[in-house]
Order: sequence, then structure tokens, then C-alpha cells
Amino acid sequence: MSEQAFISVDNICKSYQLGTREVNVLQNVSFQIAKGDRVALLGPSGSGKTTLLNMLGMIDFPSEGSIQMESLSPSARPKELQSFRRNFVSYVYQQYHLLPQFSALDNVCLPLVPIKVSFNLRERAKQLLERVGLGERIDHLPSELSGGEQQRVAIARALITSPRLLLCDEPTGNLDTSTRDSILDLLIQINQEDQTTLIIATHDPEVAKVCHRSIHIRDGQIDAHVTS
Ligand SMILES: Nc1ncnc2c1ncn2[C@@H]1O[C@H](COP(=O)(O)OP(=O)(O)OP(=O)(O)O)[C@@H](O)[C@H]1O
Repeated sequence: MSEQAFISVDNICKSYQLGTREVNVLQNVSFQIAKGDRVALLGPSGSGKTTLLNMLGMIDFPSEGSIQMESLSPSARPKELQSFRRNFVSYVYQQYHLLPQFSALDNVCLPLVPIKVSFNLRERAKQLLERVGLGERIDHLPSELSGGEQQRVAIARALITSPRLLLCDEPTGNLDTSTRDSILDLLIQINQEDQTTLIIATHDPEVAKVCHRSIHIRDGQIDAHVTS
């Protein structure tokens, strides 16, 4: 792992056993990501983007090769991995995954509800909703919000743990182009202001354009690194 690397992905392969058949999803993938970087994983459907994101979030593991994270020992035990997942990394998904019976405010609080925190959780959630432009919508249910607003709630929820790494899986896939652009502006703002490292899996070249660089994946292999 080089001095500046925040994440180092070294020659990873991933395969799944499907009955008697072995499905090779990723092959010999290597790249490094620096702290505060803004990187797109760009590739068509089925190319392996989600699989790679899951491994960067340590919820899945390579069949071969290694992924090293700054501040996580390569021999991390389950407890350290759990703490990494809780404190270091957050996700934003295409489908928002908000709980329908809970208000925007309660949805934002959710990741920290089971944990004793030293600050006023509801107050922090309110501040985050204000930051994402939803200060007037904190008591709304997801069904009372537009798609773009629901994604803003999901982004506020992702920020409640103050993550250093934000993994976004097609975060604008369900949105029209102007809503997509406003969500991208928000993600860029978070990346710039908080120095949160941002990795966005997408098939949309317009999303890749707003990143510092893009890693193009095809059939489980990197076929280009492009710097914007
Ligand atoms: N648990 C699994 N078992 C078997 N095959 C899997 C599993 N998970 C993913 N795959 C296969 O791996 C390939 C890559 O899937 P992945 O979801 O990573 O692609 P993707 O680029 O994120 O696609 P999309 O943009 O459609 O979400 C697909 O062919 C998929 O069927």
C-alpha cells in the first residue's frame, strides 16, 4: 500500500459458486484511492460494480487478492470489521431504502438508535436534514416526499455516523436529469467540505464526469482509468 493510498485494491478476483457452476464476477482488479478522492466505478449492468462496492464496504470479501484500508488491519477480526462498518463507511442506494412508517427525522436517526451517543441524536439529524435542504420536511413520511427528497433523506442518514467513506450504488438511477444534477451537487459538496472519500457506482457517464476520475469496468475487469 503506497504512502498516500487510503484504499488499496490489489489484484482481486471474486467468484461465486452457483450449484456446480463457478461464476467469475471480478478478475485481477487493482486500483488505489486517496483520502478525499471522488471516484466513479463506471460500467454496464452486470459488470461487477455492486460486487466491488460490497467488498470496499467489507460486507463481502475477495476470493483472491486483497483490499487494504487505512486504519483497518489486514488481519482485522470480526469485531474490528463490525466497528469499521459502523463508524467508517456509509451507503447510499438507488432505491433509498427508507422505512415507510417513519418520518424523515426518524429515518436519519436510525443507524445510531441502537448505540449510545454523546450528542443529541435528534438535533444532529435535524441539522443534517437542514444541510440537505429538507429543514421544512423533517416530519414528512417517505410517501410524502419526491424521489429526489427521499434520496436527500438517505444521504442525511448516511452522514449521521460521520463516515470517512461514502459508497453510492447508482444514487441517481431513479431520478430525472435535473434532480440527478442536484443530488450530484450535494454529494460533491459533502466530498469537498467533509473530505469524505466518495465512490459512486454508475452506468451514467454524466455522473462520472463530476468525479476526479473514473474506473471503467467491463465483464469484471478494469478496461480504463480516466482522469477528468
Ligand atoms: N451472490 C451471487 N451469486 C452468483 N452470482 C452473483 C452474485 N452476486 C452477483 N453475481 C453476478 O455477478 C455479476 C455482477 O453483478 P453486480 O451486481 O456486481 O453487477 P453491477 O455492475 O452492479 O450491475 P447493475 O448495474 O445491474 O447493478 C452479475 O452477473 C451477477 O449475476
